[in-house]
Amino acid sequence: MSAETSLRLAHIGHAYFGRTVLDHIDLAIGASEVVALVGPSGCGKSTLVHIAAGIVEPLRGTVAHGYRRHAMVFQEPRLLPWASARDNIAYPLRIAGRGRRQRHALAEAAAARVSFDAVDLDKYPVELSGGMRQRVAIARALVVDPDFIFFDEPFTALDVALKRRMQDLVIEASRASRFSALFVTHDLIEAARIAHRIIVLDANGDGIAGERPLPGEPGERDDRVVFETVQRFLRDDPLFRHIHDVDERKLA
Ligand SMILES: Nc1ncnc2c1ncn2[C@@H]1O[C@H](COP(=O)(O)OP(=O)(O)OP(=O)(O)O)[C@@H](O)[C@H]1O
Repeated sequence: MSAETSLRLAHIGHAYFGRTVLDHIDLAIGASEVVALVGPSGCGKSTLVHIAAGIVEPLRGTVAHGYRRHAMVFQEPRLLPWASARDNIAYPLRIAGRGRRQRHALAEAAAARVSFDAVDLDKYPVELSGGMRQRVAIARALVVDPDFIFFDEPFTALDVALKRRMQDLVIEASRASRFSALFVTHDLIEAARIAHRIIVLDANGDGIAGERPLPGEPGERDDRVVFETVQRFLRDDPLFRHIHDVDERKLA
């Protein structure tokens, strides 16, 4: 794998209880590239992220990565309820055996990067709002200095204004740290703000239906460009025709 490739999925296929949910997936993500993954509900986006991150063993195909260290951010922040925000952020460092003083210093620096107020670091998850909890989750991802981050619909549960602020945090962090990312979202505006490229999964699990590059760099596109790009996708581009089709029977 070339030094420029951060993640490569080749011929990935997967099934649950004999039912195929993904097949023929080939995808390469470059160094410092942010790829948004979209597709109708239930088409296998989370499964693909879990396979790419090594959490689920695929039935077919191979996963190769050139990154050193990855982190994950999920839709639910998945914080330890008995630990303070500081200890939640520092948790991966504790697992890695880092000393207390260093853990705390790095956790405080990571909290500052996501504008999490230092006065709230001693609070427990139950005392934090949904947005603050998700900031803690992002800080916990950043604290290990990852060069790849998997995001699985991290902002779906947040209101519109908060979502936008969180997207800005991710854009800023990715520009500063130059990590690569695979970012699952239902929201094309979010994809068009955050990513370099949008990948659309086939609605019936048969590979990648297509992909589209996005103009310029994330963080440099103004709202008009983002809005017009998404409008064009939805109005004129057959690739995006099915992404909001949901057949709940298939999800059971
Ligand atoms: N652990 C599991 N066991 C059995 N079936 C599963 C499991 N995880 C997912 N599925 C099924 O596999 C299909 C794909 O699920 P997955 O969560 O990967 O899709 P998704 O595109 O991320 O969905 P959504 O957009 O609704 O989050 C769905 O039909 C789901 O019910």
